[in-house]
Amino acid sequence: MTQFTSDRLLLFGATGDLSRRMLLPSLCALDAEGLLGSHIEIIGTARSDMDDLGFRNFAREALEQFLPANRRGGIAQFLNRLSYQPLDANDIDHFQALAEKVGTPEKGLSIFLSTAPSLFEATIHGLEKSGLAGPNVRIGLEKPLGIDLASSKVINDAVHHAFPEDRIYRIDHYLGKETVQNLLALRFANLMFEPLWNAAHIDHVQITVSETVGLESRVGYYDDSGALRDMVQNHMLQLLALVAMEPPVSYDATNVRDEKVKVLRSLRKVNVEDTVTGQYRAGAIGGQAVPGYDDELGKDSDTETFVAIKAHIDNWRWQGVPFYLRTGKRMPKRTTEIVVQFRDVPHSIFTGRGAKTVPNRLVIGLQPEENITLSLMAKVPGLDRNGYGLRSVPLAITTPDAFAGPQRRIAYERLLLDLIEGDQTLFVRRDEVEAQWEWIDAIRAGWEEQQQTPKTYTSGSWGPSAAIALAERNGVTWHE
Ligand SMILES: NC(=O)C1=CN([C@@H]2O[C@H](COP(=O)(O)OP(=O)(O)OC[C@H]3O[C@@H](n4cnc5c(N)ncnc54)[C@H](OP(=O)(O)O)[C@@H]3O)[C@@H](O)[C@H]2O)C=CC1
Ligand SMILES: O=C1O[C@H](COP(=O)(O)O)[C@@H](O)[C@H](O)[C@H]1O
Repeated sequence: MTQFTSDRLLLFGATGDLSRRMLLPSLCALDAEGLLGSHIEIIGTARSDMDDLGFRNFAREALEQFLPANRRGGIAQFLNRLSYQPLDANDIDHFQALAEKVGTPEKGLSIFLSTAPSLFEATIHGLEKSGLAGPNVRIGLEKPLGIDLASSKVINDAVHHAFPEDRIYRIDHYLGKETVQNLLALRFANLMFEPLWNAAHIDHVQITVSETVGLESRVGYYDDSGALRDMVQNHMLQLLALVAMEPPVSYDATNVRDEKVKVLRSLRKVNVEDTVTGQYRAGAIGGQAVPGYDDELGKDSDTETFVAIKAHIDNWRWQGVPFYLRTGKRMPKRTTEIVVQFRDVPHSIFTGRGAKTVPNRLVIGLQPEENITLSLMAKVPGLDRNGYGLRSVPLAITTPDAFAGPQRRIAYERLLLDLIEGDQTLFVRRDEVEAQWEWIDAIRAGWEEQQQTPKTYTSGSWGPSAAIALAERNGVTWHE
C-alpha cells in the first residue's frame, strides 16, 4: 500500500456516461461529507472543448440529475474544486498543458482512466512523458481490461511500463458494493458458517445477475463483448471468488487477493455442454413492450446477451460442488444474488410422522435490495391432530432496521475514496485478471470449436429453456 492521500484527482473521460452517472456524483457525495480532504482539486479531461466554467456547468447538470435530492447539499463547494483541460489522448503534445493544469500536488495525485481501454497505452505514454507518472501518483483503470488474455496482457504491460502494481487500481465496481463486502463479514466474522462452508455441507451455489435493461447506449461496445466478457469475466468471477476463497490471514490487499486468485486458478475448464447462451427477442418487461436485441442493434448478431454456466472449483473445499452462474439482459427483474444451497439433513427423524425436511438455503441479495436470508426448518405450531408439520421459514439476517442510518452509497464512492487514500483491497490484481481471462478464453474457444450460437429468448423471461434444463439435469432449480 502506497502511503499518501492524494490531494489532486485527474479524471480522464470526464465528459463520458460513467463520469456523469457515477463518478462525479460519488465524488460530490464524498466531498459533502468532508471525506476528500479540504484541499482536494479535481481536474477533468476529455476531447470536448470546454473551459473550467463549462465543465462546472456540465458537472452541475449531472449532479442534479444523478444525485438523490437529499445528497445535493455539497454541490456548490464541490463545483469549486473542479477544473478542466481539453486533451486528445492520442496527441502526445496535449499532455504538457495537462501537466501544467494539474500542477504540483502537495501530497499526491490519483488518476482515473474512465475511457475506452484502447486509449490506455497512449494515455500512459503521455503521462510518462509529461511527468505525470511519478512516485506520488497512482492510477485507477476502468473495465474492460481487454477482450481476452492476450489483449489484457498488452494493457497491463503498457500500464506497468509507468506504474508498479502497488500503484495500479483495477476497478471492478461490484467490489465497491456494500453487500459484497458484507459477504466477507458474514463468512469470517461469524463462527457458525465457516465449519459448514464446504463440499460436505453445501450442495451447490447459484450466482445470478439479471438485468431488465437491454443494450442502452452502449451498442458498439456490447456487441463486441457479450455477456460472458461483460459480466462473467469480472463481476461474477469476483463474487464466486469471494464465496469460495479460504479465510485470508487478514483483511488486507495482499492476503485477500492471494486467496481470491487461488480460487480463480482452481476453476475447472468448462465443457460446452455445461454452458447455455441466449439472445433476447422482443417481449415485455413489467408490462412494457421492449424490442429484440437484433432490432436494437439494427442487424443480426451472434453476440450472447445471456449466459448460464455450471462451473467447478477443483480444490479440497469445493470438490463436487457445482457453482451455477447466470446473467442476462432483458430478464423479468433486476436481481443480483448469491444462493448457497446446503445439503439435506443426513437422516430425518420426522419421516415416520409424514413430515419432510427442506435443506437450508442462504440467499445473499445484493440488488435491488441488500439483504441476507437464511431459510430454516421450523415446526408448524399446533397440536398436530392432522399430521406433523414442518416448514421452511426465512430468517432475515440483515434487516434494514439493523443498520438504519447509514446512507446507501454508490459503489464508486467507496472505490474512489480507496484510490485517493491508497487502499488496494477492493481492487483487482493483475494475476486475478489474467486467471479470469484464461478461464473465459477457454469457454469462448469451446463455443467457437463447436460453433455454438445463442438460442433466442423472449424479453421478460429467464432466458432460454436450455438454461433451466442445465440446472434441472442436476436436480437443481434456479432461485427466482
Ligand atoms: N457507462 C457505464 O455504465 C460503464 C462504463 N464502463 C467503462 O468505462 C469506460 C468509459 O465508459 P463511458 O463513460 O460509458 O464511455 P463514453 O463513451 O460515454 O465516454 C468516453 C469518454 O472518453 C472521452 N474520450 C473519447 N476519446 C478520447 C480521446 N481520444 N482522448 C481523450 N478522451 C477521449 C470522451 O469524451 P470526448 O468525446 O469529449 O473526448 C468521454 O469523456 C469504458 O471503458 C466503459 O466500457 C464500465 C462499466 C460501466
Ligand atoms: O459492468 C457492467 O455492469 C452493469 C451492471 O452493473 P450494476 O451495478 O447495475 O449491476 C451492466 O449493465 C453493464 O453491461 C456492465 O458493463
